[in-house]
Amino acid sequence: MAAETNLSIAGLRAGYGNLDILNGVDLDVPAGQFVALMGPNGAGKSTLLKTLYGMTTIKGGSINWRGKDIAGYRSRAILGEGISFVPQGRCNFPVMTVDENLQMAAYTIRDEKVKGERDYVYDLFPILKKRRTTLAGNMSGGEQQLLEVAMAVLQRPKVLLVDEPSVGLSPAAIGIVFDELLRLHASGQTILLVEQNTKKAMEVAERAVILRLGKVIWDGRPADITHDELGELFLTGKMRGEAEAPH
Ligand SMILES: Nc1ncnc2c1ncn2[C@@H]1O[C@H](COP(=O)(O)OP(=O)(O)OP(=O)(O)O)[C@@H](O)[C@H]1O
Repeated sequence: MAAETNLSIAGLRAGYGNLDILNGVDLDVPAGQFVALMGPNGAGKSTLLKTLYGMTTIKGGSINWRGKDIAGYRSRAILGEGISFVPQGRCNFPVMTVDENLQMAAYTIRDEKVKGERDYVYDLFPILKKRRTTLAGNMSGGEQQLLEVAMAVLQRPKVLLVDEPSVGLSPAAIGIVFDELLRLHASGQTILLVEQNTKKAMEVAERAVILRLGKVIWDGRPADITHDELGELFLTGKMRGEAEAPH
């Protein structure tokens, strides 16, 4: 594990308008780590990613990012700080080619550098290189998900936030997407992944953080928790034999 902690979330409370969803999230993410955020439906996993990306109402706490508190920054500024977000669901331009989608994703990059950045992304995702002239909307779900990750990676983020990349994909496509995420992580990319497919998430991530009712209730190595214990935590918020919820 890298020693440097560059993302430090403390007492984070956030939600949508008057609705509170995150109820005091504490989480430190060292550079280079691959973290899976898991938990039951409605626990606030996606809300945490959206909050890190400036899309919710922050009610309290802090998001310390490389020495400054970015809580309350707008998404565009957060992107500029080196945090990219791959939202859930299809988010490409379906009637544009892969090449054109990457061009669109490079809107923050100076023209003369765009080609180099596209080549960098094609080196990371050879599957997309083969498809560069294909319309995004004509690719398989898995290929489109890779394109969306690639569009975020094009910004060379220091942290990549990925929300539910497996939704709607076949098992084969899920395998491809997660293999690519693993390769990205091997290249040094810090990743925060929200994933309902707990089996897959536990396979790829080096750390599992479990949320329930807007709080972190378990944080550790995937190898240190069984699937049965995970299910019990999701349902009750406590481990077997525990008298009270740990939060
Ligand atoms: N834009 C929104 N406006 C109001 N409430 C919202 C909004 N988005 C999400 N919510 C609510 O916030 C709560 C947490 O949702 P969130 O998507 O963060 O949960 P999650 O842990 O990611 O769950 P899931 O695995 O089902 O996606 C839910 O009750 C949801 O209905």
